[in-house]
Amino acid sequence: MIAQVIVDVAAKQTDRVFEYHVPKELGKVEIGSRVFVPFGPRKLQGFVVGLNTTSQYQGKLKDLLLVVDEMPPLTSELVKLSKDLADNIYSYRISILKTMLPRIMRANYRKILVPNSAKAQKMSLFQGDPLDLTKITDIKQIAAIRQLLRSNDAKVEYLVENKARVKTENEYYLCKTKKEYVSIYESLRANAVKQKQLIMYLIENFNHFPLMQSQIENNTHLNTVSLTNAVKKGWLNKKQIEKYRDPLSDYSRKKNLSKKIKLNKDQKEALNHIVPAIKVKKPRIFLLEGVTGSGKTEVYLNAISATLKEGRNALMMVPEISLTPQMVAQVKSRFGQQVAVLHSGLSEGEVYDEWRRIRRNEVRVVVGARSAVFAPLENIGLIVIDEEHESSYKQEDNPRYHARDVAIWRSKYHYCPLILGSATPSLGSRARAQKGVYQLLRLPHRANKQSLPQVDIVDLKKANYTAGQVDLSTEMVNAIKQRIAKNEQVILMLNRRGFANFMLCRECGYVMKCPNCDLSLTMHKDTNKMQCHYCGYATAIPEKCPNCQSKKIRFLGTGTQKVMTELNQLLPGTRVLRMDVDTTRRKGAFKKILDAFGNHEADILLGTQMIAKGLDFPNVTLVGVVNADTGLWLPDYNASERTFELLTQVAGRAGRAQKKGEVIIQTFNPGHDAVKLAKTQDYERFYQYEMRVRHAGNYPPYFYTVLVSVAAKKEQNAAREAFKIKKWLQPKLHQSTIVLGPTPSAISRLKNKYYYQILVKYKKEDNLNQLLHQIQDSAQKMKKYGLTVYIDNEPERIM
Ligand SMILES: Nc1ncnc2c1ncn2[C@@H]1O[C@H](COP(=O)(O)OP(=O)(O)OP(=O)(O)O)[C@@H](O)[C@H]1O
Ligand SMILES: [Zn+2]
Ligand SMILES: [Zn+2]
Repeated sequence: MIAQVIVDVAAKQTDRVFEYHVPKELGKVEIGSRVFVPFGPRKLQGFVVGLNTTSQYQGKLKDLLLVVDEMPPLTSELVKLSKDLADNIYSYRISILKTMLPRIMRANYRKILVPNSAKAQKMSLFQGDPLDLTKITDIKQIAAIRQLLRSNDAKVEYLVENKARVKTENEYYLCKTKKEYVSIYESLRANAVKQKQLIMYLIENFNHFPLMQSQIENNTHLNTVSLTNAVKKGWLNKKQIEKYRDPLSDYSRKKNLSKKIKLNKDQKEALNHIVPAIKVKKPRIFLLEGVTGSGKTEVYLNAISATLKEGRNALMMVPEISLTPQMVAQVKSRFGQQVAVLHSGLSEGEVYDEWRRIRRNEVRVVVGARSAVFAPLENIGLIVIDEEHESSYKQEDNPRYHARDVAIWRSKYHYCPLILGSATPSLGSRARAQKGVYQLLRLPHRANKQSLPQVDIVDLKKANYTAGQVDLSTEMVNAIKQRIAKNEQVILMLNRRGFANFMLCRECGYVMKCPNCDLSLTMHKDTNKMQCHYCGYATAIPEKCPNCQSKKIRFLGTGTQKVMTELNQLLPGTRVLRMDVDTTRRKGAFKKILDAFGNHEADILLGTQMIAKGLDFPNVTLVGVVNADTGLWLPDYNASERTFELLTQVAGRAGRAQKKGEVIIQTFNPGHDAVKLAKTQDYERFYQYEMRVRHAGNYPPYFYTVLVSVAAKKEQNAAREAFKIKKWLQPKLHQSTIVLGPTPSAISRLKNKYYYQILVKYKKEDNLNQLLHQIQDSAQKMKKYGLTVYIDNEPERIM
C-alpha cells in the first residue's frame, strides 16, 4: 500500500503530494489520517490525502513511521475540500488541512539536541529532559553545543509535541467477593478508621459498582488518597474513563426558552419552501431576508428539527458565538445533548472535546463560529448561516477562506439546502437572489406584530450639550433619563471600527475625500499625508478645514471608557455595564455581562459594535448610537453598506417585545444616504440605492475583485515588485478588466514591513486563477529577499 501525504511544511516546494510506503505492521492507514513521515533529516507530521497500490516513483519509497490517531481526524470530504479550497484561495494545502483541526491538535515542533556518540551520552548536558535548543541562551553552552555538532558527537532532532490531552476520570471496580470484603473488614485494626470506612462503603454499595471517583467522593468522606491506597492493597481496581469537558453546562435549561412558539404566516411560508428541499436533498440556497426581530431563529430551529427527522444532521453558523450566548441557549434547550458548540470563547480543551464528539458521530447539531464550517460532521442535511452579511465570516489571515463559500461547497457535496439569514443581507447575496441563483424568502414584519422602532437623528453640528459634555447630546441624555425612570433599559453603542482616522471639521462637518474616488482620505502618520487607497492620490495633512478654513478640525476618537465617565457624571447612581474588547477578554466575561443585563442588574449596556447584533432583550426600549460616522468614511467601497447594516442591526435591538422601541442616532452626517436609509430601516430601498452606486463605480457585485499585496522590509522593494506584477499581469487580462494601483496600504507599515497593493476588478477572466498561481509561485522565489506576496480573493477590506 502506498500513502499520498501532504507534509507539514508550508512552502511552494512542498505544496504537493509525497508518496510513502505503508509497512504492514503499521495497522490501518486511511484517507484523513495524521501520520509521521521521514522528510530529509527530520520527522514530520503529515496528512494522508490518498491511498494507492502502485506508484510512478522510480526509486525506493520511504516507510511511513507512525499513524497518530486511532480514528483519522479528517473525513474524506474534508480532504477533498482542502484541495478545491487551496486552488481558490491561493493557500498551501497544508495550511488548510491544519486549519480544519482544533488548534490544540496542530503540532508543535521543538528542536532538540541528542547525543550521537558513547562519549557524548555520558555528558551531563544530556542527562535529564531532552535539551531544547530554543531555550538555550548561555553563550558558553552554545559554543559547546556547536563543537559537539561539528565533531558529530551530537545531532539535532525535531520533537513533535502533542498538546491535545484527553480528560479522564477514575472509575473503580470491585475485585473481591462480598464475603472477602467482610473478612478484610474484620481483620483491620480498630484505629484504621479511614480503611474501615472504605471497606464498609464497598460492602454496602456492593451492587452499585463500578463507580466513578466523583460519585464515591460525593457520598463519603473518602478522598483520592484512600482510594489509591485501596488499589495498592488490591481491594479495588481502577480504570481511566475518558470524559468530555462540557462548555454548555452553564446553559441550563431555561423554561421560557423551551416554550413552544406558534409560527406565524410568514415563518410557515418560509418553511414551506425550505423543508421540501431538506426532504428531497436539494442543494438549494435560500436567502432568508427578515427584518430585525422577525423570528428568523425560529425558522432555523424548525428547519433543523425537520432535518433531524429525516435522519440527517445540521450545521448552524453564527458570528463569533460569544456574541450570542442567547442563541446557544436556545438551540441547546431545543436539542439538548445532541448539540455541540465550537467557538473561540471555549478553552482549547473544550474545543477539542466538542470536536471529538462531532467526529465520533455523537452529536447531530453543530453550532459554531467561522471555523466550525470545517466541523467533521457527516451526513449533513442542512446548513444555516445566521447574519450572513457579517464580515467576520471571512478569515483575514492565511488561509483567507470565507465560511459562506465553504458552506456552499459542502451543501453541494451533501446535497443539502443552505439557509443564509439576515435582516441586512450582503449586497452580493441579495443580488444573487435577484438573479434567481438563490431563492429569496422574506419575513417583512416583526414576530410580535410590533412595528420597527422609531428612529430619530441628532445632527451633531447643531446639537446641544449639557455642561462640559462632548459625546452625549442633551437630547440623548434626556431620552436615557426618561427610560430609566420607567424602569426600562438602554443600549448605547459607540461605533468605533478599526483604526480609521479621518479628518472631520467640527464647524462645517466636512470630511476630506479623494477627488477621484469619492472615498475618504486616510491619515498616514509615517508619511504625513492624507491618502486614497484606491487610486494613490495623496495630499498633506491639513491644519485647517479645506472647506471653511476653520481651525476646528479633528481626527476623531472617543472611546467607551470616556463615555462611561460622562454617564457617571450626568446620571449618578445609574448602573452601567461596559462591553468592549477590554472588558470581555476573560473567558466567560461576555456571557456574564449579558446575563447581568438580562437580569436587569444594570440600566445601560454601553459597548462597541459587539452589542449591535443578535441580542434579544425585551426590556430594552431605547437604543442610542453615540457616533454613527466612524465607519462611514472608511476608504472602502463597502463603507456605506457596513454603516447601514450596523445602524439597522443596532436599531433592531429596541422594542422587540411588548414595549415600543425608540432609537436615537447622533451623527455629523445626517444627510448621508446610509444614515437616511437606516432611519427607515428599509433594506430593500438601501439595496436598490447602493446597487446603483456600485454599478456606477464598477464595484462588486458587478465586478469580482482580487487583491494582490506585496510586503517587504524596504518600501521601494515592495513598490517595485508591485509595479512589476502589474506590468506583467495587465496585458494578459481582458480589456474590460480594471487594475488599480499599486498604492501603499492604509497601514503602510505593519510589523516593520511595507505593503503595496494592486486591486484587480473583473467580470470574466478564465485565466486569472492560473496567472495568480504563477505570481504566487514566482513570489516564493523572492522570499529570500524578504518579499512576500499575498493574494486575497474577494477581499472584505481593501485598505
Ligand atoms: N411566531 C412567533 N410568535 C411570537 N413570537 C415569536 C415568534 N417567532 C419568534 N418570536 C419571538 O420574537 C423575538 C425575535 O425573534 P428572533 O430573535 O428570532 O429574531 P431575528 O429575526 O433573529 O432578529 P435579529 O435579526 O434582530 O436577530 C424572539 O423573542 C422570539 O422568541
Ligand atoms: Zn469646515
Ligand atoms: Zn482616489
